[in-house]
Amino acid sequence: MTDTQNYRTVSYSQTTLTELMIPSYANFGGKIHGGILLSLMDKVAYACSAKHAGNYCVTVTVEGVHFLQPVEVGELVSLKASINYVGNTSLMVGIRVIAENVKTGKIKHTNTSYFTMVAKGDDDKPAQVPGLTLETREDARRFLEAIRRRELSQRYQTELANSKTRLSVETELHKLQDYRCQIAF
Ligand SMILES: CC(=O)SCCNC(=O)CCNC(=O)[C@H](O)C(C)(C)COP(=O)(O)OP(=O)(O)OC[C@H]1O[C@@H](n2cnc3c(N)ncnc32)[C@H](O)[C@@H]1OP(=O)(O)O
Repeated sequence: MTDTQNYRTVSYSQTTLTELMIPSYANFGGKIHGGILLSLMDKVAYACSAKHAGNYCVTVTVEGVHFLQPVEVGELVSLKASINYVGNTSLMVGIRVIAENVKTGKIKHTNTSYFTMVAKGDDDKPAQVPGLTLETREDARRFLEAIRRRELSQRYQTELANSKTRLSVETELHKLQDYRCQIAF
Protein backbone atom coordinates (compact mmCIF):
# COMPACT_ATOMS: atom_id res chain seq x y z
CA MET A 1 0.00 0.00 0.00
CA THR A 2 2.44 2.65 -1.16
CA ASP A 3 0.36 4.87 -3.47
CA THR A 4 -1.83 6.54 -0.84
CA GLN A 5 -3.11 9.11 -3.35
CA ASN A 6 -5.15 6.82 -5.50
CA TYR A 7 -7.51 5.03 -3.10
CA ARG A 8 -11.28 5.15 -2.85
CA THR A 9 -13.56 4.00 -0.06
CA VAL A 10 -16.12 1.23 -0.44
CA SER A 11 -18.91 3.73 0.29
CA TYR A 12 -17.77 6.00 -2.56
CA SER A 13 -19.11 3.56 -5.17
CA GLN A 14 -21.80 1.67 -3.22
CA THR A 15 -24.83 1.56 -5.51
CA THR A 16 -28.44 0.48 -5.01
CA LEU A 17 -30.75 -0.15 -7.95
CA THR A 18 -34.47 -0.59 -7.26
CA GLU A 19 -36.88 -1.77 -9.92
CA LEU A 20 -40.56 -2.66 -9.94
CA MET A 21 -41.25 -6.15 -11.34
CA ILE A 22 -43.76 -5.51 -14.13
CA PRO A 23 -45.85 -8.24 -15.86
CA SER A 24 -43.69 -8.25 -19.03
CA TYR A 25 -40.75 -9.52 -16.88
CA ALA A 26 -42.64 -12.73 -15.99
CA ASN A 27 -42.21 -16.24 -17.41
CA PHE A 28 -45.09 -18.58 -18.30
CA GLY A 29 -45.39 -19.62 -14.66
CA GLY A 30 -45.99 -16.01 -13.59
CA LYS A 31 -42.63 -15.62 -11.83
CA ILE A 32 -39.87 -13.20 -12.86
CA HIS A 33 -37.41 -14.49 -15.49
CA GLY A 34 -33.93 -15.25 -14.14
CA GLY A 35 -32.53 -13.39 -17.16
CA ILE A 36 -34.22 -10.15 -16.06
CA LEU A 37 -32.56 -10.41 -12.65
CA LEU A 38 -29.19 -11.25 -14.24
CA SER A 39 -29.47 -8.21 -16.48
CA LEU A 40 -30.23 -5.95 -13.49
CA MET A 41 -27.29 -7.49 -11.61
CA ASP A 42 -24.98 -6.78 -14.57
CA LYS A 43 -26.25 -3.20 -14.69
CA VAL A 44 -25.64 -2.49 -11.01
CA ALA A 45 -22.23 -4.24 -11.14
CA TYR A 46 -21.30 -1.96 -14.02
CA ALA A 47 -22.48 1.22 -12.24
CA CYS A 48 -20.60 0.33 -9.04
CA SER A 49 -17.35 -0.76 -10.73
CA ALA A 50 -17.28 2.14 -13.23
CA LYS A 51 -17.77 4.61 -10.37
CA HIS A 52 -14.85 3.12 -8.41
CA ALA A 53 -12.62 2.76 -11.48
CA GLY A 54 -13.50 6.10 -13.06
CA ASN A 55 -13.49 4.13 -16.30
CA TYR A 56 -15.60 1.93 -18.53
CA CYS A 57 -15.72 -1.66 -17.16
CA VAL A 58 -16.59 -5.06 -18.65
CA THR A 59 -17.93 -8.18 -16.97
CA VAL A 60 -15.44 -11.09 -16.91
CA THR A 61 -16.97 -13.71 -14.59
CA VAL A 62 -20.08 -14.17 -12.50
CA GLU A 63 -20.11 -16.39 -9.42
CA GLY A 64 -22.69 -17.58 -6.98
CA VAL A 65 -25.85 -17.11 -9.01
CA HIS A 66 -28.41 -19.31 -7.28
CA PHE A 67 -32.01 -18.18 -7.41
CA LEU A 68 -33.24 -19.58 -4.12
CA GLN A 69 -36.67 -17.97 -3.98
CA PRO A 70 -38.96 -16.90 -6.83
CA VAL A 71 -39.65 -13.21 -7.38
CA GLU A 72 -43.25 -12.20 -8.07
CA VAL A 73 -44.78 -9.59 -10.35
CA GLY A 74 -45.48 -6.41 -8.34
CA GLU A 75 -42.53 -6.88 -5.98
CA LEU A 76 -39.86 -4.20 -5.63
CA VAL A 77 -36.43 -5.69 -6.26
CA SER A 78 -33.41 -3.89 -4.81
CA LEU A 79 -29.85 -4.78 -5.77
CA LYS A 80 -27.16 -3.45 -3.46
CA ALA A 81 -23.64 -3.47 -4.94
CA SER A 82 -20.30 -2.84 -3.22
CA ILE A 83 -16.70 -3.27 -4.23
CA ASN A 84 -15.43 -6.22 -2.17
CA TYR A 85 -11.96 -6.49 -3.70
CA VAL A 86 -9.66 -4.79 -6.18
CA GLY A 87 -6.71 -6.30 -8.02
CA ASN A 88 -4.62 -4.37 -10.51
CA THR A 89 -7.19 -3.89 -13.29
CA SER A 90 -9.99 -6.08 -11.93
CA LEU A 91 -12.62 -5.54 -9.25
CA MET A 92 -14.98 -7.92 -7.50
CA VAL A 93 -18.46 -6.52 -6.89
CA GLY A 94 -20.69 -8.21 -4.31
CA ILE A 95 -24.40 -7.87 -5.08
CA ARG A 96 -27.15 -8.58 -2.56
CA VAL A 97 -30.60 -8.93 -4.08
CA ILE A 98 -33.79 -8.53 -2.06
CA ALA A 99 -37.44 -8.49 -3.12
CA GLU A 100 -40.10 -6.62 -1.17
CA ASN A 101 -43.83 -7.19 -1.19
CA VAL A 102 -45.07 -3.60 -0.97
CA LYS A 103 -48.44 -4.56 0.54
CA THR A 104 -47.16 -6.70 3.40
CA GLY A 105 -43.71 -5.13 3.73
CA LYS A 106 -42.24 -8.66 3.73
CA ILE A 107 -38.68 -8.73 2.43
CA LYS A 108 -36.94 -11.84 1.09
CA HIS A 109 -33.27 -12.26 0.25
CA THR A 110 -33.21 -13.89 -3.17
CA ASN A 111 -29.47 -14.19 -3.75
CA THR A 112 -25.97 -12.82 -3.30
CA SER A 113 -23.63 -12.98 -6.27
CA TYR A 114 -20.14 -11.85 -7.16
CA PHE A 115 -19.26 -10.15 -10.44
CA THR A 116 -15.62 -9.76 -11.52
CA MET A 117 -15.22 -6.70 -13.71
CA VAL A 118 -12.18 -5.31 -15.54
CA ALA A 119 -11.65 -1.60 -16.17
CA LYS A 120 -10.75 -0.55 -19.69
CA GLY A 121 -8.84 2.55 -20.75
CA ASP A 122 -9.41 4.69 -23.84
CA ASP A 123 -7.11 2.28 -25.73
CA ASP A 124 -9.53 -0.57 -24.86
CA LYS A 125 -6.80 -2.27 -22.79
CA PRO A 126 -7.20 -3.22 -19.09
CA ALA A 127 -6.53 -0.11 -17.01
CA GLN A 128 -5.36 0.08 -13.39
CA VAL A 129 -8.09 0.80 -10.86
CA PRO A 130 -7.74 2.83 -7.63
CA GLY A 131 -6.97 0.85 -4.48
CA LEU A 132 -9.66 0.25 -1.86
CA THR A 133 -9.76 2.02 1.51
CA LEU A 134 -11.21 -0.42 4.07
CA GLU A 135 -12.98 1.75 6.62
CA THR A 136 -14.64 -1.00 8.66
CA ARG A 137 -13.92 -4.56 9.82
CA GLU A 138 -16.79 -5.63 7.53
CA ASP A 139 -14.97 -4.09 4.53
CA ALA A 140 -11.84 -6.03 5.55
CA ARG A 141 -13.82 -9.27 6.04
CA ARG A 142 -15.28 -8.96 2.52
CA PHE A 143 -11.86 -8.26 0.99
CA LEU A 144 -10.36 -11.31 2.74
CA GLU A 145 -13.32 -13.46 1.68
CA ALA A 146 -12.87 -12.28 -1.93
CA ILE A 147 -9.19 -13.33 -1.86
CA ARG A 148 -10.28 -16.79 -0.66
CA ARG A 149 -13.06 -16.92 -3.28
CA ARG A 150 -10.56 -16.06 -6.07
CA GLU A 151 -8.09 -18.71 -4.87
CA LEU A 152 -10.83 -21.38 -4.75
CA SER A 153 -12.09 -20.35 -8.18
CA GLN A 154 -8.57 -20.54 -9.69
CA ARG A 155 -8.06 -24.01 -8.15
CA TYR A 156 -11.44 -25.14 -9.46
CA GLN A 157 -10.67 -23.86 -13.00
CA THR A 158 -7.32 -25.69 -13.01
CA GLU A 159 -8.88 -28.90 -11.69
CA LEU A 160 -11.71 -28.66 -14.24
CA ALA A 161 -9.25 -28.18 -17.13
CA ASN A 162 -7.15 -31.15 -15.92
CA SER A 163 -10.17 -33.40 -15.46
CA LYS A 164 -11.31 -32.65 -19.02
CA THR A 165 -7.97 -33.64 -20.48
CA ARG A 166 -7.89 -36.82 -18.35
CA LEU A 167 -11.44 -37.89 -19.22
CA SER A 168 -11.71 -41.12 -21.22
CA VAL A 169 -15.23 -42.08 -22.31
CA GLU A 170 -14.22 -45.76 -22.66
CA THR A 171 -12.99 -46.15 -19.09
CA GLU A 172 -15.70 -44.00 -17.48
CA LEU A 173 -18.76 -45.06 -19.49
CA HIS A 174 -19.86 -47.54 -16.77
CA LYS A 175 -20.53 -44.62 -14.39
CA LEU A 176 -23.52 -43.62 -16.52
CA GLN A 177 -25.47 -46.65 -15.33
CA ASP A 178 -26.37 -44.75 -12.17
CA TYR A 179 -27.86 -41.86 -14.14
CA ARG A 180 -31.13 -41.30 -15.97
CA CYS A 181 -29.72 -41.68 -19.47
CA GLN A 182 -29.51 -44.55 -21.96
CA ILE A 183 -26.60 -45.39 -24.25
CA ALA A 184 -27.80 -45.43 -27.86
CA PHE A 185 -24.51 -46.02 -29.68
C1 LIG B 1 -20.64 -4.05 -20.53
C2 LIG B 1 -20.15 -5.42 -20.31
O1 LIG B 1 -19.97 -5.82 -19.25
S1 LIG B 1 -19.89 -6.41 -21.67
C3 LIG B 1 -19.91 -8.05 -21.04
C4 LIG B 1 -19.07 -8.88 -21.83
N1 LIG B 1 -17.72 -8.86 -21.36
C5 LIG B 1 -16.75 -8.52 -22.18
O2 LIG B 1 -16.92 -8.06 -23.28
C6 LIG B 1 -15.36 -8.79 -21.70
C7 LIG B 1 -14.57 -9.51 -22.76
N2 LIG B 1 -13.26 -9.91 -22.25
C8 LIG B 1 -12.19 -9.08 -22.35
O3 LIG B 1 -12.26 -7.99 -22.90
C9 LIG B 1 -10.89 -9.61 -21.78
O4 LIG B 1 -11.01 -10.99 -21.55
C10 LIG B 1 -10.49 -8.93 -20.44
C11 LIG B 1 -10.21 -7.47 -20.66
C12 LIG B 1 -11.60 -9.05 -19.42
C13 LIG B 1 -9.25 -9.59 -19.86
O5 LIG B 1 -8.27 -9.49 -20.86
P1 LIG B 1 -6.85 -10.16 -20.68
O6 LIG B 1 -6.09 -9.99 -21.93
O7 LIG B 1 -7.03 -11.53 -20.11
O8 LIG B 1 -6.21 -9.19 -19.66
P2 LIG B 1 -5.25 -9.54 -18.46
O9 LIG B 1 -4.63 -10.89 -18.59
O10 LIG B 1 -4.37 -8.33 -18.33
O11 LIG B 1 -6.25 -9.60 -17.23
C14 LIG B 1 -6.88 -8.44 -16.78
C15 LIG B 1 -7.50 -8.74 -15.45
O12 LIG B 1 -8.59 -9.64 -15.65
C16 LIG B 1 -8.49 -10.70 -14.71
N3 LIG B 1 -9.09 -11.88 -15.31
C17 LIG B 1 -8.90 -12.35 -16.56
N4 LIG B 1 -9.61 -13.48 -16.73
C18 LIG B 1 -10.25 -13.71 -15.57
C19 LIG B 1 -11.14 -14.72 -15.11
N5 LIG B 1 -11.52 -15.74 -15.87
N6 LIG B 1 -11.62 -14.64 -13.84
C20 LIG B 1 -11.26 -13.62 -13.04
N7 LIG B 1 -10.44 -12.63 -13.42
C21 LIG B 1 -9.93 -12.69 -14.66
C22 LIG B 1 -7.01 -10.87 -14.50
O13 LIG B 1 -6.75 -11.55 -13.28
C23 LIG B 1 -6.56 -9.43 -14.47
O14 LIG B 1 -6.83 -8.89 -13.18
P3 LIG B 1 -5.76 -7.95 -12.41
O15 LIG B 1 -5.28 -6.94 -13.38
O16 LIG B 1 -6.55 -7.33 -11.31
O17 LIG B 1 -4.68 -8.83 -11.92
